[in-house]
Amino acid sequence: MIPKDSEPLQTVVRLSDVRKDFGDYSALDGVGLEIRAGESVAVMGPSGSGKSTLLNLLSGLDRPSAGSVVVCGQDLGKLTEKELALFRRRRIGMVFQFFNLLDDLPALDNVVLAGRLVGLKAGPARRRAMELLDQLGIADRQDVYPASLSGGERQRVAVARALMNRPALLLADEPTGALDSRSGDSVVELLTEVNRQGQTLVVVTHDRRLAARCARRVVDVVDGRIAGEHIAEQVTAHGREQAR
Ligand SMILES: Nc1ncnc2c1ncn2[C@@H]1O[C@H](COP(=O)(O)OP(=O)(O)OP(=O)(O)O)[C@@H](O)[C@H]1O
Repeated sequence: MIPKDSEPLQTVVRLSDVRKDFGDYSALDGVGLEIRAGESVAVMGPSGSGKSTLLNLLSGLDRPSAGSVVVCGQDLGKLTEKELALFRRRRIGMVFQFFNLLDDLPALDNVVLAGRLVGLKAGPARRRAMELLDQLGIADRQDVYPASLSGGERQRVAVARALMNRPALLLADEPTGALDSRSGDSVVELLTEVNRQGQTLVVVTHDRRLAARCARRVVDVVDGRIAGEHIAEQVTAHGREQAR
């Protein structure tokens, strides 16, 4: 549950003076960011500004060249590769533009696998996965292979997989980028609902409307720096409304 306004919110992410170099080029420089439990944050910015680099640091897929990335109190720079991989599986849920499901496993097993990889036994993993597919409205698609699912259904399976281990942080990289507008809308609703239930959410997107619909806070990344941030304007299917 999201703590009430009067309760202190736990910090889930703290980035301090982060730099990320690729050779001589700094993709990020001097980045500081704090995200608290239950927040919804959209990371926006022009192509090449450093959004994916930032997401890769948050997920522990990559390490900073300087500065610190602390997620759930854990300084990711201090973990070994093995520890980092385990941390990622346990604490981070990731949703990608192109779903990244395993084609030779049916929907349910794609979700179950995420639990098995952190040591859950087959029975509990299956029960948890079924519960999620049910909550996400695709229980009847459990035996279907990804190739026979619609784009929207695939993304729902991917969200179920990302939520399997009750992650502290759900990261989504252009989650509607490969979907038609109707499926995209249903995925946005899903992410909004998951966040409403207390899940901390960070979405990287080019799409201002998507940002406005599923995030309360918008962080603008320009030339490898955080250029500013603002409260999202609420946008509905009918247009632009006032700030939330
Ligand atoms: N592995 C890498 N090796 C070298 N340069 C890289 C690498 N990853 C990213 N870069 C560079 O760092 C900069 C930021 O890239 P990044 O992918 O983070 O941008 P982005 O904002 O996510 O862009 P887009 O919106 O197009 O996905 C770019 O100039 C990119 O070419």
